[in-house]
Amino acid sequence: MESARSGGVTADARERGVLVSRSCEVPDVSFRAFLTEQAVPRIHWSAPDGLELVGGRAAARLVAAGPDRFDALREGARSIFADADHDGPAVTRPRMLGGLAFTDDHDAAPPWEGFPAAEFVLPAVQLTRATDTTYLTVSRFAPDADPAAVASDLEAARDRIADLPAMVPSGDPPGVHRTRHRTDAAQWQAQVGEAAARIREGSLRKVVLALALDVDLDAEVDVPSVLERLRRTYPQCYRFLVQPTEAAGFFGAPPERLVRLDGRRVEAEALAGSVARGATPEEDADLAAALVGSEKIQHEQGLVAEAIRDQLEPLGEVTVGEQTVHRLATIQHLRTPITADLAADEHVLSIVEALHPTPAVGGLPPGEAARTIRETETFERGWYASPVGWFDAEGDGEFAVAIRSGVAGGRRATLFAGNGIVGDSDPAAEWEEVQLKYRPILDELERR
Ligand SMILES: C=C(O[C@H]1C=CC=C(C(=O)O)[C@@H]1O)C(=O)O
Repeated sequence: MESARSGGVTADARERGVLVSRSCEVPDVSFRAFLTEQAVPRIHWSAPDGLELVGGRAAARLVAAGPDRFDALREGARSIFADADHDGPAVTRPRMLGGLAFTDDHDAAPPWEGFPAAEFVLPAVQLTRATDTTYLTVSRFAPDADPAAVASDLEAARDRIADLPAMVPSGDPPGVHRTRHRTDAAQWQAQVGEAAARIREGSLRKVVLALALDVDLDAEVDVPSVLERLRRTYPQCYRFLVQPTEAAGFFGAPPERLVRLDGRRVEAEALAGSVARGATPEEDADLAAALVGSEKIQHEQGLVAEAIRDQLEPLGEVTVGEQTVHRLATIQHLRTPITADLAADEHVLSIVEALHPTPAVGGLPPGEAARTIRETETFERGWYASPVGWFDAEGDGEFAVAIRSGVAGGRRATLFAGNGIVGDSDPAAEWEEVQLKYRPILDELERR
């Protein structure tokens, strides 16, 4: 088909829709106050490097399900970004934000109503904060998207946010009325025992078994405030919110990067193996030394690093960096950085597809681990432990692994936590360890 150009936009793109996006610098404003004013879908992404994005409403939305969900997303992204017209600093370039469910046959059963098997949104209105500067962006994707109209929408949006406060207090936690384990301690420990036995038999090498905790709250939860408090306690972590409907939002403070792609440079990591923080510096150091010195935990970590390296190796030159102890407020992990220089251009979604789920949240071999998880866990993982993040028109992007997370709305929340199980896992010790992974979110819901 001949693509006649009119105003920099091809005729066929005009029939489909064309993306027009305008950005300007604005005085700093409370991202929480902004987010609260937005209609759904609402989205929040913060990375430890300081990039922070919040957006409301969808100028464009990509939804996909089934085994071809990554193909559908890449194809949809191509058509949204074709002939995109953006005016503003590079950091405000159009990005699709969202993520995927853990499995492609995701069932949107409670508490996951409204969450598709994959969803990415290009916010109609967005704030971006990077290197202490705040920007406002307005985007429209429509066959008749008109740059002049978008520029005037940007002016109107700028006037509206001028009335918002620069800061709002992060508020009090809602308070926890009651918690209920979906799987009780005895039942989960039996599951761990069976998985460990299966591993010793040889068909399985590692599996991550998860738990869900239902929480009744004393008051309605304000998720953006929870995220704000998490920023203070877990500054080294990502923070995200994906809220497709008013009913509930999926949010968390994951310490784990799945992947960052910038041009042909891939940054990934193996994060696995956990121990508590100590009450004193000495105890803390002893616990870290026990983590590093544990053969079982090194094996668990090694499997994750090996799997990530094996997935990246066909794509380029891989470097496995030095292992460190990653210390967070309530837990410490083993962490190995893994980088790759790609031989050819790739879309970050293709790298996500290759890596997810890593054995830090799935297991090895992947098919056998998936079968074990399906046969063992009695709740829907939904988007827990799945890739959440963003990608742009170039196919660059960054994704975290959505752990230390929960889905919440009104006076209810469901939190998730999982542990890597290997052949010599002790079920009682695994139970104690997995409880630590609820702490980041639970602490911010509980009244002190
Ligand atoms: C699956 C989770 O953590 C993973 C990441 C770090 C350490 C892990 C572990 O020690 O088992 C898990 O692999 C979770 O937090 O729900």
